[in-house]
Amino acid sequence: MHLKLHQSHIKKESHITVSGSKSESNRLLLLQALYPKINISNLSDSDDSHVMQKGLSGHFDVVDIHHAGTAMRFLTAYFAMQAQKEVVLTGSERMKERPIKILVDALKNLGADITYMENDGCPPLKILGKELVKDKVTLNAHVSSQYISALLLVAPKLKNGLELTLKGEITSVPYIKMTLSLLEQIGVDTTFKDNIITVTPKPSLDKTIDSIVESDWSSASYFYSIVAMSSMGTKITLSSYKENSLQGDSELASIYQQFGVQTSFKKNTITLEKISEVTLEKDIELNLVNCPDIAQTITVTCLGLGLSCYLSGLHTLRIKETDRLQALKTEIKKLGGHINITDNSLKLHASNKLIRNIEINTYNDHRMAMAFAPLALKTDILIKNAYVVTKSYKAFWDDLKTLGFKISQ
Ligand SMILES: O=C(O)C1=C[C@@H](OP(=O)(O)O)[C@@H](O)[C@H](O)C1
Ligand SMILES: C=C(OP(=O)(O)O)C(=O)O
Repeated sequence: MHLKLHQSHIKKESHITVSGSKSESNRLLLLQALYPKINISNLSDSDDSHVMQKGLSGHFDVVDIHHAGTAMRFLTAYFAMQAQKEVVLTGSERMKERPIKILVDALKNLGADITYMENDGCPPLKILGKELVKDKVTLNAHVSSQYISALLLVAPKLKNGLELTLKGEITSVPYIKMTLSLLEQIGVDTTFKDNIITVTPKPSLDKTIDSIVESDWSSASYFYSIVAMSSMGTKITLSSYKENSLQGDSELASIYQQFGVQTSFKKNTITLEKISEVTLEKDIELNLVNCPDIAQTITVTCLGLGLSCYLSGLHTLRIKETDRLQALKTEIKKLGGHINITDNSLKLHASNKLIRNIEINTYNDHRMAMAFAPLALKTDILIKNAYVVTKSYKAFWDDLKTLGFKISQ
């Protein structure tokens, strides 16, 4: 369904409760399947977490994880070590193009039995679960951190634990650290020094562990963009967040200062407030290798504010839900923006006029829909297949209506 967003002003003050982080949720769901004494609260209600739960339920021989990258990668490692269980792991047409060879090779080196059912290097996979007894493996760390997290999550259940050696520049490091922190929280010993990660075995938990998922910072990014494009004094309070987050996207709090947005942490909330107009002497320059999921949000914020930006560290965007660099370029050009892309960066040139009533294609990518929505503060815009947002943020359009956005079909 397409949604028409009519140019809107939002309320001066609003409060939104955002669902749990899908990254934390999908890690904890896998850990809970391995260690049933884990209780999880504030679990993400995203499609990606639902397919993860369904996959882990053990009720299906063919598991379809649709568009969920984390579910695909994490479940590959999980099923590879479930002795005597055979599972076919598949996904959407796009998932069948998203590479998984680095992870499959690493698991095979540990002794796993995995075969490609269509194209080499991509899902669907046929996985015949086995006990994995080897404990050392080397893999390329530049393509996706999800391969590394997948191995780390199952590592404490391997007989001898695991030692991972990472080759090349490590991408999306905060996601690896999040995985290690969650392992530490349940009492697993880990080390991460230079390019070597170790995980010691932990056959079971002695006591029940209650884990509370922090709300999703990537989802919060759209509110940062909205406040940045709103009038002075506009405030949005979001719950439940904390200052010492495991999520790399919490970098938003410092990044958006340059767009005049101040973040205050109070109890379990953050309040975003527009406190100054943006007066920049030079272009915004950011390396987003640690937080790739907020690249689209930041680019559209700059477009809406008529600012130039140069964003680097974006090589992983090419293999996400869509080729996000290409998608950004196509849609921004339709709006009248000037943008150049390379394989790992983008340059947006400042322009002051947005073309009205443009139809934004979303390419089955939730973040294309959500990143462009804040432009409704500047112009009328139509978001095609708007319900792609449910991949990570079910209530997105309702929450925008709560803020005061005028939305119709
Ligand atoms: O581990 C995770 O939860 C994620 C890791 C990142 O992927 P890459 O490591 O492939 O960049 C990120 O883009 C994705 O949304 C979630
Ligand atoms: C890239 C993303 O997800 P995944 O890789 O898990 O599909 C995302 O949510 O932006």
